Amino acid sequence: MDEFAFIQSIRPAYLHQKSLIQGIDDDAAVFRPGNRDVVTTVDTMVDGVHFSKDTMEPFHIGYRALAANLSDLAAMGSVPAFYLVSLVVPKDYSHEELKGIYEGMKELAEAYQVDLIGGDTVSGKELSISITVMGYVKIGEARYRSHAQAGDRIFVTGTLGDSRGGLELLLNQMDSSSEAAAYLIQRHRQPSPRVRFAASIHDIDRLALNDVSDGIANEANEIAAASQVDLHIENNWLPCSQALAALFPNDSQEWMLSGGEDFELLGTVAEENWQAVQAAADELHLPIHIIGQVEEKAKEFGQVILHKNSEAAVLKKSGYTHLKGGE
Ligand SMILES: Nc1ncnc2c1ncn2[C@@H]1O[C@H](COP(=O)(O)OP(=O)(O)O)[C@@H](O)[C@H]1O
Ligand SMILES: Cc1ncc(C[n+]2csc(CCOP(=O)(O)OP(=O)(O)O)c2C)c(N)n1
Ligand SMILES: [Mg+2]
Ligand SMILES: [Mg+2]
Ligand SMILES: [Mg+2]
Repeated sequence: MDEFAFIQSIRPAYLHQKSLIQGIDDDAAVFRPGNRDVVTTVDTMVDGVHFSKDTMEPFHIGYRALAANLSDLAAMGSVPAFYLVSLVVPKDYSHEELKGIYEGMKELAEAYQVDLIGGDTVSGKELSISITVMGYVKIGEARYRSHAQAGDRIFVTGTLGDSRGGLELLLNQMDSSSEAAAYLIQRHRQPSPRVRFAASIHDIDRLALNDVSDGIANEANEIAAASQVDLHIENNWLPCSQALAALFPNDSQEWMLSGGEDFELLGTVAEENWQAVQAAADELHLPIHIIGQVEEKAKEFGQVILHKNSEAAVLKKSGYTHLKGGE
């Protein structure tokens, strides 16, 4: 199957979004947003960096790639509408495998009613998938990292560190027959972007949100820097799943802070609005926990302070970083 036959094979049979005017088949897609702000972002996954033959089937690669992008839209308070997929495909990659990637994306696309409206296909050395997503948010209502204020409660959805636990099980080919192991692997391969939760709290005036891709040690620092406040986090309040605590008791602490790829939402909200946030999460049966409090910055820049058994220490960025060292 050549490039053109392949593109025909992945054309969606039907579309969800009424604002779409032209999707796949011309030089570019066209959509008419109406009276809304458009939010857009792109994230890439590369063989050997974000996945390997040991960690993911093609289905999971597609699913996880779209999940990571939808998670960024959720972190902006945006409801997703469209995605474009750019693929670098190695020569030995079969059509069956490519189909698997698109099936993974389709499962999530159906769940969130997002339409595939374009992309690009080239051959190359390593499998690489870049997805661009676009979503809508009411004018002026996007959720910025810079919106945290002193006095806010800090919260996080779901549990932290599970994805790192799943990765460890897969990379070391550890016994994955237990329910706990299967859970962690599922969390790694098929993370749940918190799109519905973010949408359901749209009427709260002000929230800062950031999604957890690199680990909250990174994401909390991004909020602290952007908002110029200190984030005080209580170590013992960090949410750990039973599965992670049972299988990796010695590593769970570090992985909750810097394991990354959990795609949960880290947020801050005024104290008087916390109950509404909690109620929205409860409605969706989504666990949510307060993990600390925002305070005025103690220095000339915002930082994260981790409190542990009555001791406090500055929590530096410690999650995943792609370009290390050097100038
Ligand atoms: N190569 C690049 N060119 C332009 N902008 C970039 C590039 N890489 C990252 N960015 C931008 O830098 C910001 C931080 O990116 P990133 O840390 O990847 O965010 P996230 O963790 O939410 O995916 C985003 O606004 C992103 O769009
Ligand atoms: C085979 C393999 N090795 C290591 C990892 C761990 N890992 C790779 S990228 C990453 C961080 C998240 O990816 P990034 O590209 O930084 O996402 P973004 O912050 O842009 O959303 C982590 C924890 C993995 N997922 N798979
Ligand atoms: Mg990114
Ligand atoms: Mg993000
Ligand atoms: Mg990153």
